[in-house]
Amino acid sequence: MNDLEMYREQLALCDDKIIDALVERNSIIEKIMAYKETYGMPILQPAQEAKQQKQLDEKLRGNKYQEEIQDVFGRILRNSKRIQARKLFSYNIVLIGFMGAGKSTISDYLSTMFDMRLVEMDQEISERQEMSIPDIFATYGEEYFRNLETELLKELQTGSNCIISCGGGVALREENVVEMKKNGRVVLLTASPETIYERVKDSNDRPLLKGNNNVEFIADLMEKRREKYEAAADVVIQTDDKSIVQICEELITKLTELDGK
Ligand SMILES: Nc1ncnc2c1ncn2[C@@H]1O[C@H](COP(=O)(O)OP(=O)(O)OP(=O)(O)O)[C@@H](O)[C@H]1O
Ligand SMILES: O=C(O)C1=C[C@@H](O)[C@@H](O)[C@H](O)C1
Ligand SMILES: [Mg+2]
Repeated sequence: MNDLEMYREQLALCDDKIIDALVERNSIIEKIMAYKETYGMPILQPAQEAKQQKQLDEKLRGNKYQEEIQDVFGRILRNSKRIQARKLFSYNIVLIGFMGAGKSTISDYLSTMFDMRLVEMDQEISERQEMSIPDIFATYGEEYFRNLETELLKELQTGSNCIISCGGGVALREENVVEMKKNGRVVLLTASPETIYERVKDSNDRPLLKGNNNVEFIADLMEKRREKYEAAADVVIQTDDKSIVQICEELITKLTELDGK
C-alpha cells in the first residue's frame, strides 16, 4: 500500500467515526426530548443552546479549522432542530389573530428554533405584487387583497412542516379557515386592546388602523372579529405580559396535547 492509499483508508475511518458520532448524537437528541416530555419540562431552552455554543467556541478557539468546524456544527444544530420539529409537528402551524397579536414575532422565533420554513403571508403577497400592503389596498381595494390571501393559503396547503404567519384578516373568511385546516393546526394569539395599541401605535404599516390607531377603535374591531377568530382556532394563547419564549412554549404544549402526544 502506498502513502496515498493509506491516507484514503484513514479518511474512510474518520468518516465512519463521524457517522457513528452523528447517529449517537441524534439518538441522544431523541432521548432528551423523551426525558423532557416525561418530566413535563420545557422543550425550548435557549439558555442551554447558548451554553453549548459557548462551550464549542471555547473548544475551537485558536483551532486552525475553527471556521470550517463551526460551519459543520451550525448544520448539525439545524438538523437536530429539524428532527425535533418533525417529531413534534407533522403539519403546518398556522398563526392567526388581530393586528399586533404577535403572529410574525412568534412565527419568526419558532421557525428559528425548529428550523422550519416560515411563510409570512403579508410579506409574501407584498413581494409577489411588488407593492406594500397599504399600496395594494389603496390601488386595488381590500377585496383584491383578500383574494390574494385566499390564493396563497390554498397554495401553502400543498406542503407541511411550515409555519404560516397570517395577515390579521385571513381567518375572517370561512373559505380560508377550511384551507388552513386541511393540512394545519390553527393557533389564535390574543391580547387586550390596550396591549395591542401599545404594540402598534408607532407603526404605519396597517392600513385598517390608519387614522384610527386608538384603543377604542381597536377594541371595537377586535370584538367584531372575535367570534370568527375563535371559531377558526384549534388552540388559543393569550399573550399579554408574556415573553416570546413563554408564548412559544405554551404553543408547543397545547399543540402536542391536541394530538394526545
Ligand atoms: N409577547 C410580546 N411581548 C411584547 N411585545 C410583543 C410581543 N409580541 C409581539 N410584540 C411586539 O408587537 C409588535 C407587533 O407584533 P407582530 O408584528 O408580531 O404582530 P402581528 O400579529 O404579526 O401583526 P400583523 O397582523 O399586523 O402582521 C412588534 O413590535 C413586536 O415586537
Ligand atoms: O387585520 C387585517 O385585516 C390586516 C392585517 C395585516 O396583517 C394586513 O394583512 C392587512 O393590513 C389587513
Ligand atoms: Mg405580522
